Amino acid sequence: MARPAGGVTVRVPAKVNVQLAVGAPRPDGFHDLANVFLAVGLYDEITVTPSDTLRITVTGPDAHLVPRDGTNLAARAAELLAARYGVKDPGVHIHIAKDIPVAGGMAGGSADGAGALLACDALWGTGAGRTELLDICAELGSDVPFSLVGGAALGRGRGEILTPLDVRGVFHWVFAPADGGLSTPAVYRECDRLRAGTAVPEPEATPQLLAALRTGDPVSLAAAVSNDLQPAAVSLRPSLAATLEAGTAAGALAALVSGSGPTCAFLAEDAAAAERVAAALTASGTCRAARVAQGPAAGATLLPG
Ligand SMILES: C[C@](O)(CO)[C@H](O)COP(=O)(O)OP(=O)(O)OC[C@H]1O[C@@H](n2ccc(N)nc2=O)[C@H](O)[C@@H]1O
Ligand SMILES: Nc1ncnc2c1ncn2[C@@H]1O[C@H](COP(=O)(O)OP(=O)(O)OP(=O)(O)O)[C@@H](O)[C@H]1O
Repeated sequence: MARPAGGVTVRVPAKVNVQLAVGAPRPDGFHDLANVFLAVGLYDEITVTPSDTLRITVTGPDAHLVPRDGTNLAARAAELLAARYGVKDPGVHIHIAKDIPVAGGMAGGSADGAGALLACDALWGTGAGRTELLDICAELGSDVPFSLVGGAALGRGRGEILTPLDVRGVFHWVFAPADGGLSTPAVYRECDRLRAGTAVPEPEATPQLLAALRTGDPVSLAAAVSNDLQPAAVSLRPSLAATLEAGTAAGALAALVSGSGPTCAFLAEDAAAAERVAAALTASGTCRAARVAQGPAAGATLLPG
């Protein structure tokens, strides 16, 4: 389906967590993190056009999995912005062209929240500054501020307090979505269950990982990636072990679960190696698909016209 005419369109990237260090559960139910985000070139496009009421349409392979009611993060973003700036006619048609796997650990819903926020700000001329937009993003969810800024960043707190990171060059990734998603709260709960009775250290980003991003060396980055949620995701979805193994056997430098999963992420030496790993993963039958993408990618971006 073509983009609805006469609207404002924003393109927003997916993310992979190259390090996800998870602290002990906090009294509010969240976990303190050292969350090293890298935006990657798989995108949702959000188009907003004026409408009498709030209306959501979705296209793309996973469209049937996306809620069309007020629980959609894009709808919540529009409502929060309208309430905060007293927008008189906040009716809006939000169209989501979805390419990011749903409930896949790649922040697809967060991308749509950040995209709708930026698009509605432009449509309504609310003139919200960067700080106000980031504040609304943090209210929408822990991953949403990063979807707005993109690039690479260290997320502290529950992931919403961002420090941009330097990255040299591009890293070549392969992403293997699974059939069916995983619930983020369920994966955090499983992580707590698996670690019950053990001392959980304060989460810290490792200097080796930050140095690998700065130098742009995929071999160094591969040696440093880690995800504390991976054992929990594999515990809830044991078939992920075979996907990770298939990517490693195909020559990936690193294989890890993306965030809360179940999408698996594979770091490759270069573009040609990424294509080979993707082909081998597809042939292995251990995942629904395999797609190459590069990171870092720009954050939420208004598209011309
Ligand atoms: C797994 C990650 O994707 C890694 O980037 C994020 O930590 C999840 O971020 P998100 O989907 O934006 O999560 P939110 O919508 O803020 O929270 C959903 C649920 O995930 C759990 N949650 C999330 C973030 C965090 N730092 N600790 C948590 O325990 C909580 O149970 C929370 O109720
Ligand atoms: N715009 C949206 N797109 C997809 N899912 C949405 C959206 N808004 C709300 N949701 C709900 O959020 C759930 C999680 O979807 P999402 O694609 O954001 O997961 P995720 O990529 O695993 O997130 P994260 O990596 O931030 O933990 C979905 O199952 C759906 O019910």
